[in-house]
Amino acid sequence: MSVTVRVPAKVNVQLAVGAARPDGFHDLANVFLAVGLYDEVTVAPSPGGPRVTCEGPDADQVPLDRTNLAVRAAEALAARHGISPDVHLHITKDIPVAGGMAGGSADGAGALLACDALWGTNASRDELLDICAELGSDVPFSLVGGAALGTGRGEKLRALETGGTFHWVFAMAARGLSTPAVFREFDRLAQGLDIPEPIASEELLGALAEGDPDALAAAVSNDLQPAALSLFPELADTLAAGRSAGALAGLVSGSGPTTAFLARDPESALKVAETLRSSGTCRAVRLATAPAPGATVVSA
Ligand SMILES: C[C@@](CO)(OP(=O)(O)O)[C@H](O)COP(=O)(O)OP(=O)(O)OC[C@H]1O[C@@H](n2ccc(N)nc2=O)[C@H](O)[C@@H]1O
Ligand SMILES: Nc1ncnc2c1ncn2[C@@H]1O[C@H](COP(=O)(O)OP(=O)(O)O)[C@@H](O)[C@H]1O
Repeated sequence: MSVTVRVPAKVNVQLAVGAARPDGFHDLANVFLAVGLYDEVTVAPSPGGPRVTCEGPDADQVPLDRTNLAVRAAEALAARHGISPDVHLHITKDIPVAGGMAGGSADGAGALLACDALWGTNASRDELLDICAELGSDVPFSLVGGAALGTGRGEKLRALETGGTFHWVFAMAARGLSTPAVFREFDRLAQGLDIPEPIASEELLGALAEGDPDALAAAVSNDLQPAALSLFPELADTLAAGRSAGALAGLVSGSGPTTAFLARDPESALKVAETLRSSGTCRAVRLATAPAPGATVVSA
């Protein structure tokens, strides 16, 4: 018996960051959009588990010990239900590692849903969301997918309406960026400045609801982008290459270093992808549409 769950990556179409809190986190207005690049997590009984394996182009960068978010998810669910996490978790990874697209969070949410089905623990949606929030700020969104506004440290979600399909191109960078390091750089750059309370943009929420790519492009923003560019200045060349090919907008995804380009239609997305591929400014290029559904059981 095994269960497989498919989980999407995300792009942050708005990431407004407040001042550092006493607990080290930052309050956010984080507008998440799930995009059609997926990891899969397959779970099967395995005495003496948990045990994790991973396949995919970036598999060698994924930790296979108890720090893996899929392992932590299995352990958290088992502990709540007083059972042993005797499970083998296999990750088929297509989401770039340390890329600002919430790949680890996707695996955490996927493992949780898969183990719940395997073990018959029948956790409620609220219990699953609570465990997700314990695992990381981005993990609840990986479970729900679609589009959502995350407040607090990003874990308190409100579902957002979306109209139509958005066409995205993603440029994967040659190396990763650490999320805590990018937030630290944000704090360093913000020293002495007055940081406003993070608030979601009404124009942006309206553009999402209308499915209007031009209006969305005019409204996207990422307060972590200056910090990501400060730590990884070459990303400016990737952004320039995608914009020169007609992307409506180009921005760093979350803490980066993946860069995300919004295109008006599929033809324009292909042109942006082609230009990025030949620009020599990135490791790989992928096309994806949004919104994508959240974590979903695909076989059991
Ligand atoms: C920046 C974002 C935007 O969606 O995503 P990524 O770019 O990493 O994918 C998220 O806020 C990342 O969420 P996630 O990767 O789950 O982070 P967590 O494990 O909760 O926290 C890792 C570290 O990031 C910093 N952190 C995270 C969230 C937050 N609201 N404020 C923070 O300062 C803290 O230093 C924390 O110790
Ligand atoms: N299942 C997982 N997949 C990828 N990275 C993981 C996983 N579990 C833990 N990690 C750790 O989380 C870090 C951040 O990875 P990831 O979630 O891919 O990026 P980001 O936080 O930028 O979206 C990795 O460098 C790795 O050390």
